[in-house]
Amino acid sequence: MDYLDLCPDKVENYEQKLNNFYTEHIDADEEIHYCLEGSGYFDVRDRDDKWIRIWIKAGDMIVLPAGIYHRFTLDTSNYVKLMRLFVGEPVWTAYNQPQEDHPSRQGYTNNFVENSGIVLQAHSVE
Ligand SMILES: CSCCC(=O)/C(O)=C/O
Repeated sequence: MDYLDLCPDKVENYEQKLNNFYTEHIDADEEIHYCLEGSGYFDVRDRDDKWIRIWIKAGDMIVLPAGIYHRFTLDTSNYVKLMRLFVGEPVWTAYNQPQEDHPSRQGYTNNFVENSGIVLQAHSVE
């Protein structure tokens, strides 16, 4: 477990980090983010490759399976504090899209997209 306090005063290379977080990528391991303060957006792809935007605020938790394409950005609050939970040692390597041959991507596709009864689908909001 670690904490990420994402604001300009507390993070080295703030702009670069934000750019990296907003570049579409996968991770090799599952990541759980619990929002302690502030807010922001996680975007994930639905099965038709449309973005689903998830707004997280204090008290919200999101589980990102290994291999899911995603990205993160702040909202107008410009601040988020996240508790990040993971199994074993944290590996913060982001694999930028496309990663169709990466084992975690193949695992995600097989387990969540092909064999899941739950269909992730984006809905447009008027
Ligand atoms: C602001 S934490 C989310 C950044 C991210 O997308 C990621 O995969 C970190 O490992």
